[in-house]
Amino acid sequence: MVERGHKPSNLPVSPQTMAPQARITNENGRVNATLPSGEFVEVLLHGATIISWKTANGKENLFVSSKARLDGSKAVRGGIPIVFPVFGPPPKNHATSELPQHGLARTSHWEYLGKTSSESTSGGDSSVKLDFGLSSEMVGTDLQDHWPEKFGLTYSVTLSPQGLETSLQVSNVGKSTWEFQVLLHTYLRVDNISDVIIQGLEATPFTDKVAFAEQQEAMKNEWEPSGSPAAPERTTPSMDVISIKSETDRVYHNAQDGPIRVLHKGSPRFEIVRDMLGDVVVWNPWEKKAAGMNDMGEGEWKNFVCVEAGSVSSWTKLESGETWEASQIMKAF
Ligand SMILES: O=P(O)(O)OC[C@H]1O[C@H](O)[C@H](O)[C@@H](O)[C@@H]1O
Repeated sequence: MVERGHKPSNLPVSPQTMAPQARITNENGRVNATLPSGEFVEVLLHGATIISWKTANGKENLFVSSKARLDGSKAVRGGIPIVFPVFGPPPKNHATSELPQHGLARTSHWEYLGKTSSESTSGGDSSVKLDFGLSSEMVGTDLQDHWPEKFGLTYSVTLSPQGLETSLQVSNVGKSTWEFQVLLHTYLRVDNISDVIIQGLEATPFTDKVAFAEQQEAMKNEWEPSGSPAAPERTTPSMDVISIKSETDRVYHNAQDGPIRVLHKGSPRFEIVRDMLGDVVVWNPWEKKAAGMNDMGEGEWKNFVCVEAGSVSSWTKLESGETWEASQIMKAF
C-alpha cells in the first residue's frame, strides 16, 4: 500500500453528528423539544409544568384546561404540575403549615438548565433530556418566610419515542434536617372519563377523600370529644379495577410495584411505571365540583383523569447534604 504523506485527516463526521437532532426552542418562558421521529414536549418555566406531550402521530396525551392560566399568575390547571414540599392542604402544626395547597414548586419560576441529546444514526430512537432547576433562593420571599428550608430541585424531562420520563431530585443544601412530600400531578387526556378503567391498584388500600369530606360535613355540628379532627380511614381494597363514575379523590398507599394501566374503551391508552413514588392519587372532580372551578372549561372534566404518582403517605426526611431521587416513565398508546 502506498503511503500518502499528505493524506488529509478524516473529517470529524461521526454517525452522531450526521444524525438528525432534536429541535429545541426556549422562548417566552417555554422550552419545547421535537424529536426527529415527531414526538413533542413543552415545558412552562412557571412551575416547570409540562403542558404538552405528543406522540409521533401528533396525538396530545396531556390535558390542559382551555381556561388554565399559563401566565404565571396561578398553578396550571392541567399538564404535570409538581407538588412539593407538601401534598394537599398543609397539616396544622407542621413546618409546611403556612404554605399554600400543594406547596411552592408549581407556582415558582424555574430555570432551564439545558439539554442532553442522544442521537441514533437513523434518528428513529433519538431522545432528549431537558433539565430544570429550582432552589430556595428562587422562590418568592413570602414563601421563603413560610418555609425557610434550603433546598435544590432538579427536574429532568426525557422525551423518547418510547415515552416520557420525568425525574425529580430533591437536595437538602441547608444545615438542618427537614421533611417533604412530593407528587407529579399528571392530568392524562382521555376522550371520555366514563370509558376509562385503571388497572394495577386493585390490591392497594386507599383513603377516600370524597367520603371523608362528606363525613366531616355531616359531623360538623356534632360534639367532638377530643376537639381534634379525625384522620381519614384507609379503605380495604376491593380487588376491582377502577372505573370512575362520580367525583373521585383517592390516595392509594404504597401501591404495588407493577405498571399502572389506563384503558379507554378497553384499549390501552397509558402505562405508568414508578420509581420511589409509592403512592398514587386518582382524581377527577366530576361535573358539580368542576363547575365551581374558575380555571376549568365547561364540560372539560370529562376529558381527563389525574393519575398522580407521589410520596405522600408519610414524610421523607432529608438530612443536610442528602439528595433523594424519584421518577416515573409514561407510555401512551
Ligand atoms: O385544585 P388543586 O389545588 O390543583 O388540587 C386539585 C386536586 O389535587 C389532588 O388530586 C388532590 O387529591 C385533590 O384533593 C385536589 O382537589
